Amino acid sequence: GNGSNPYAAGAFYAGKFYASEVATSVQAFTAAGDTVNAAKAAKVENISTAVWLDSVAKIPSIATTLDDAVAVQKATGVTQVVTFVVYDLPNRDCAAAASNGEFSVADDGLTKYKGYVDSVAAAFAAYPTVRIVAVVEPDSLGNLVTNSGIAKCSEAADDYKQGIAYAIQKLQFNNVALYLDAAHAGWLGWPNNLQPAATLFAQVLGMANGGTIRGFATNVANYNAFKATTPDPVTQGSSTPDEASYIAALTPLLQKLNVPANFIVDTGRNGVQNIRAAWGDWCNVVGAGFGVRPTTNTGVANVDAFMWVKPGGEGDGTSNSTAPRYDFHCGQSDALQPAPQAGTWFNAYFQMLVKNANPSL
Ligand SMILES: O=[N+]([O-])c1ccc(O[C@@H]2O[C@H](CO)[C@@H](O[C@@H]3O[C@H](CO)[C@@H](O[C@@H]4O[C@H](CO)[C@@H](O)[C@H](O)[C@H]4O)[C@H](O)[C@H]3O)[C@H](O)[C@H]2O)cc1
Ligand SMILES: [Mg+2]
Repeated sequence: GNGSNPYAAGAFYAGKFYASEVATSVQAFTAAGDTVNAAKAAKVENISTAVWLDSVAKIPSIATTLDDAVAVQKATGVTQVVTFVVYDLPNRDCAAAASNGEFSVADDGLTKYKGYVDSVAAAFAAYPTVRIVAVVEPDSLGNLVTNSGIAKCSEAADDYKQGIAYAIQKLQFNNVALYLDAAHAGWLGWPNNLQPAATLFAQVLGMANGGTIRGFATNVANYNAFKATTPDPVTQGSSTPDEASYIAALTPLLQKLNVPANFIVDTGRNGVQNIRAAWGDWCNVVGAGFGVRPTTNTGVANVDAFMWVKPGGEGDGTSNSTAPRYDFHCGQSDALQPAPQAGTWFNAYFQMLVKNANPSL
């Protein structure tokens, strides 16, 4: 349900995701004589990250993950909170190329997306004892606010809204909490974007036939500080230089529209600031570090949790300019190269995040 902080109901499920990749990374550190970072890397296995349902083929991972969560609940007596990301809209990632998905508007994508949502709902329904969180469609509504000038986004506007409303409507279970993606401070925090964003969120919620959400997820797959001690230079001129100020600015606009204004913030890659040439740089940014560990101790009443939503070892996009889905942002000087396809294991990046973790691992 969406009535309380789901992360306060139990423990952040860790899941030992990428156990073999992390083990390989630990071995690589050890082989290089770097026992300090080998020990740090090993700790990441026990830190909660979200499971990205970025294709129909990933649907079976819901049962695999929740079966393990049930086992952990039985072994520890502690309710596990498992975070998934619903991420398969037609014309996905419409303003970029790196994370384009399997469905397209032109090829009956909305119908196919609804089938994907039905499968997710059926999988969730089989696990009433586990606390489930679903982050809904990163970047999508952000793109409708700022990128209607891009054909793939304007063409997808209706399908994004209908698809998200359908997902909200179908994922209504007592043990499921939904956080709609609200991009981040550098994207929707600008004065020109803030009210249109709040209005769009309210419009989509109004299309969900009574379905409710717990609130919004911000900074997913991005690098912004929650509270910057000194504003990052790239935020120059913004009244929302960090996620806390973005959330503080967005909250009253949502409340005025009777939209739930609770938040989670992705701290999976925001441990280091002043690493970007421009705020709009999003791909495999060099110098990033794992941020604050998942916790409900956020210090802000309407921020439910900090959570590692984007798994640190998963890349943002290929740097191979001749490969499918190549996006020029991933070939920039502040993007780590060579990089694999979005969503696949990026070991060099993972090792960098380990070394730069703040607080340190
Ligand atoms: O001085 N001013 O007053 C003023 C006013 C307005 C200004 O314009 C704003 O400038 C912002 C940049 O500062 C832009 O924000 C960027 O928008 C991109 C999409 O277009 C996002 O890219 C996505 O990032 C995701 C991960 O976060 C990826 O998963 C995804 O694949 C990828 O596509 C960047 O994060 C995000 O930082 C705004 O649109 C733009 O409106 C600027 C100045
Ligand atoms: Mg992406």
